[in-house]
Amino acid sequence: MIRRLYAIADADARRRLTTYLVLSAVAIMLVSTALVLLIPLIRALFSDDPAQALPSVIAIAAVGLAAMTIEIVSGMYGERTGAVLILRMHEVIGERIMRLPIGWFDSERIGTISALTSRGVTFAANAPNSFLRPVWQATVGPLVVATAVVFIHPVIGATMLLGGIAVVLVWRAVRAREQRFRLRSDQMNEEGTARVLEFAAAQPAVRAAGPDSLAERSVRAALREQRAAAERVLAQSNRSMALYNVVAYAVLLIVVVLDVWQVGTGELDAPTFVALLAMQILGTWFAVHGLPFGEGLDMSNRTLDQIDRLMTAPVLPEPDAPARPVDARIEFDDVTFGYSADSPVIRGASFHVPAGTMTAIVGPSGSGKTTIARLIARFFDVQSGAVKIGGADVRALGTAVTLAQLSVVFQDVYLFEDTLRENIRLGRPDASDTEVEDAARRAGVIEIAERLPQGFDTPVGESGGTLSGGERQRVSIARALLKDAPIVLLDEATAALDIESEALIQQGLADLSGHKTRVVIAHRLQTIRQADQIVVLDGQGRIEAAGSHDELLDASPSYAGFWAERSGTLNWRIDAG
Ligand SMILES: Nc1ncnc2c1ncn2[C@@H]1O[C@H](COP(=O)(O)OP(=O)(O)OP(=O)(O)O)[C@@H](O)[C@H]1O
Repeated sequence: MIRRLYAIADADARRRLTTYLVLSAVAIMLVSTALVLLIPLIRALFSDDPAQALPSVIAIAAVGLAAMTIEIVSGMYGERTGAVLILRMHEVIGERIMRLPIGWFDSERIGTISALTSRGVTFAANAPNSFLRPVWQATVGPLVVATAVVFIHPVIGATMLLGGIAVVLVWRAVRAREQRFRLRSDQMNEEGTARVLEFAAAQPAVRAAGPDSLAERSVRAALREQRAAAERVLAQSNRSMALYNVVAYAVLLIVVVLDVWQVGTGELDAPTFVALLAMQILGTWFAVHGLPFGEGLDMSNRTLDQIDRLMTAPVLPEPDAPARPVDARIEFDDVTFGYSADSPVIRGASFHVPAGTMTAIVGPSGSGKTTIARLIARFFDVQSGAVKIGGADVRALGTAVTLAQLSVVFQDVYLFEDTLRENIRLGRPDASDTEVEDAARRAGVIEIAERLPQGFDTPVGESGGTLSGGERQRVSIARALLKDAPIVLLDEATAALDIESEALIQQGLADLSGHKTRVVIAHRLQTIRQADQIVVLDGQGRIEAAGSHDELLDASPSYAGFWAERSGTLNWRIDAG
């Protein structure tokens, strides 16, 4: 574990960790030495001249005082080292999260990161002070004592050493068994956390679904599993403790019987017997009370495993010298992609979006429209073929250059815990207040600001939840207008918007259009009709047809059917209204 902490730590944390470990080792050696000094002390006390015990008393007091002082200092140092390590781990995790492909983050993994950063990191960073130290004390103390006894009475000393080894072996075996139960329990915890996060985020839908909805049932099932796994761990832990204590005290009993026998045969004098007994009882006490802290070490190791998995999760390769796009055209060149390698969602797709034109992507639900937008934004890399922007493969452009070409207006707009102004400024962090407000005006956000108590300076954070769905999308359009990137990726809202939002969003989008290249996951007939090109997905991952509205009406029976169905529904709605 220490090696793994060193690997994560920076130079400062490494130095602190080394100092802490050295101080702890010295304190433990001193405590063990004080134990060994009991032998001359007790022998002197039982001698004809008990005053001879004075040097031993002074030595024990001096060693004990030194041990206590170093323990206090190392304890304080350990806490500070833990705090430095927590910061460092958060830094390392944060840096990695920034590099992971956006597609990596699903609710399970977010649950893991949440558990890792809230509890796991604190646990692992404090492990040297909280767990490693008692375990060292429990192993080093009895070992030093047994080694000292070898010089006084080799048979008893060797028995103590062998007994100690037996205790450690049993301890390792029960830990390994417990570990399996704990791993399962951790999985259940992560699953439970993910379900609860999902449940909290989906509250509007959950409430609309009424009591005992699928979401509620799935959270309840996950929490039930979590509790059952925790109970299994607890039961196993109790069994392990019992077994381990029985073995430790059995070893003590064997050693004491041996002591008594040796006294009987005259091999051991009474003072040495008393001294050995005291040391053996104290040594057993250290082992019985210290070794169970090994469970904390296991838990910390599991956190470090999770950090390892995060650190080794594949990141998208980034080019050393990113290519530059020559314009804002987009090409899909025989692209195949699936979220898992064996089930492609897009199969051999090829199409071309000339710079400055609009392409609408249409197709049945689940046909891969959003996936196409994600591939353009390089949330994932394709399995074969190439996605190109401005003539260059997005893998050669790298994520940063690719994203710099894009303004993305998707349906789930995230608002950060900050003011309306700063939430718009996210589009271009160096934009002036005037530029932010100009973009806000063009996207119809001024009307929102006027309604809010502190205007643009009103906090509209995620938990504030002060904005409606349509208003959030307007903020997203304002961000895109401010960014002014040459390509716009837009997922048109399917949810019904109020008339004001709808009109303002249309106006904002029209403003966004200008001479930009636009790829729209289109749901509105008006948008589809206006597109220079419509790419029709067939529901099997293939592009069924591509062309203008009029061309497709003639050439693609499924597009003609789709259009007839949609416009029929629209007419029906209008007639019904
Ligand atoms: N993150 C993901 N992990 C695994 N599978 C996914 C993921 N996102 C989408 N899929 C699957 O990929 C397929 C295409 O999904 P996609 O969201 O691209 O379709 P869509 O056409 O945009 O659907 P809709 O119109 O319903 O939004 C679906 O089968 C979906 O279940």
